[in-house]
Amino acid sequence: MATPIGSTKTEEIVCIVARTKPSGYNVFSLKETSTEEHKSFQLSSHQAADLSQSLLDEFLIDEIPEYLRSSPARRVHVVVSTQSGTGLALDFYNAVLNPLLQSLGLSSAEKNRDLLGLPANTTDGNSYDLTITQDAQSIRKFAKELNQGVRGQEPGHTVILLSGDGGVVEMLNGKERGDGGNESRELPPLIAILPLGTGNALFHSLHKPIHASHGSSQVSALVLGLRTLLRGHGAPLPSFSASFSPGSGSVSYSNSDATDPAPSPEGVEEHFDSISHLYGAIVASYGFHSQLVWESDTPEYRKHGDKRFGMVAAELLKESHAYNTTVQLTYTDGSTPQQLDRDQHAYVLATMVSNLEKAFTISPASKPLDGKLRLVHFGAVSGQKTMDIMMQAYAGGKHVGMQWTTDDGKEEQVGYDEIQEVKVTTLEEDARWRKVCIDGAIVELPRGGSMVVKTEEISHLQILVDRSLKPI
Ligand SMILES: Nc1ncnc2c1ncn2[C@@H]1O[C@H](COP(=O)(O)OP(=O)(O)OP(=O)(O)O)[C@@H](O)[C@H]1O
Repeated sequence: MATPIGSTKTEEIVCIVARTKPSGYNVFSLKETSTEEHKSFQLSSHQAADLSQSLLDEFLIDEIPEYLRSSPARRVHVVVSTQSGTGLALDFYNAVLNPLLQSLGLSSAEKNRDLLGLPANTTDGNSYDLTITQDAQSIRKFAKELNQGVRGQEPGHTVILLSGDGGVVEMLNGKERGDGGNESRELPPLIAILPLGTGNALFHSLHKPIHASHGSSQVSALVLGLRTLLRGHGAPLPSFSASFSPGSGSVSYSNSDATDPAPSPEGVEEHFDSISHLYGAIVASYGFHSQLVWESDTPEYRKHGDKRFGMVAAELLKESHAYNTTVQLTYTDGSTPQQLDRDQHAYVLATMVSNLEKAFTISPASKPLDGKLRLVHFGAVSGQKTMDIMMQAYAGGKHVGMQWTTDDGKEEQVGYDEIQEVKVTTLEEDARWRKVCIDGAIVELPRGGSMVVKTEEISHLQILVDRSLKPI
């Protein structure tokens, strides 16, 4: 819908700022243009003498919110994850976020330092620290540094994260368990997500009710992210812990030639680092989902953005591997753990969010911030059946409760349970089929090894959400 401000559409408006001389308003909007090859961003500012009360109610920012102002009690950071999604985070920072913040009087401390001779860790209320990732460790290192303040005297931190879900999980795991870290903080770091990853599950799930309230008008995820950044409020981010049996290791890849942007498979090195636990806020899975995340996360597939999942899924569905595993659930009433009545599984996925992608509703009952862990599971089925179930998840979460009769006459269904804890024990011989996924990170379990996932009582991060969302 066009507004009284030139050709600016309401769905493109990011914010409105009042002006005094001459009196009126500046309306900031974002236009995104995509071609097969390229996506570009254009931030515009239009002046308007007068605007309707409804536009002002929705978009006016009277003052820079407290969480974006640096002070002795708070430091503001921007983290640009250059490899997230299809690698657009730095373009977005340069074309949109940096000029927008600058128009609001906020600029990077690096720039202030250059211009004004200020130290990088200035507490000037108008500046933020800028981190541009250089490698796969950059965000973890950044998160660790945030946690190194003097106990009881740390300032609060606001982190504007230009990344996908991986950036959030790296922030969540930026401290060692029991090292004091966030647990000693009255308020853990506040994260504002600008969704520049592939799935952006956490962002889409937190913004689902906001999308729904816009009806048919198409507000892009990045416009929504900027609106939340400027007019949101902080809430505790519910999370879970995943503990792995001894012998488990996180699996990651690096490019042996850092200057080669598209290395051949021979140019990619696999790393296996022992791991005992991870925190997550989105998903812990074993079976088809973890396999898909793992096998699609190569530099070659990454070039295809979210299409990479479909490409790898087609291959995996042809194999339709049946995972030899036992799954034990503890329900929220605390009753004794129960083992699922099958020893071969296709899909075991515990989640705290509704959507793994904007259009993929894995857990329709999950509400933003509800803190509930839900398990979606089904036994070994054909590739075609797995495909049918996944398509129903793309149809708004209709896979839940799907039932069918197997060739040997057994009644089967997609299980969906609210749980307190789940223990998955793999009985697979081949390491290929022993990969679990925690919010996109891959962990290989040893033969006979297990993963235990349970909800966390304390919150490790705060998350910026739309004003209309309240912690449940
Ligand atoms: N310069 C870099 N070199 C290597 N790795 C990087 C670099 N910059 C960021 N990374 C890593 O790339 C990963 C990107 O993951 P992220 O989740 O943000 O994107 P995604 O996987 O495309 O999206 P999603 O998880 O939402 O599907 C992160 O683990 C991050 O630490």
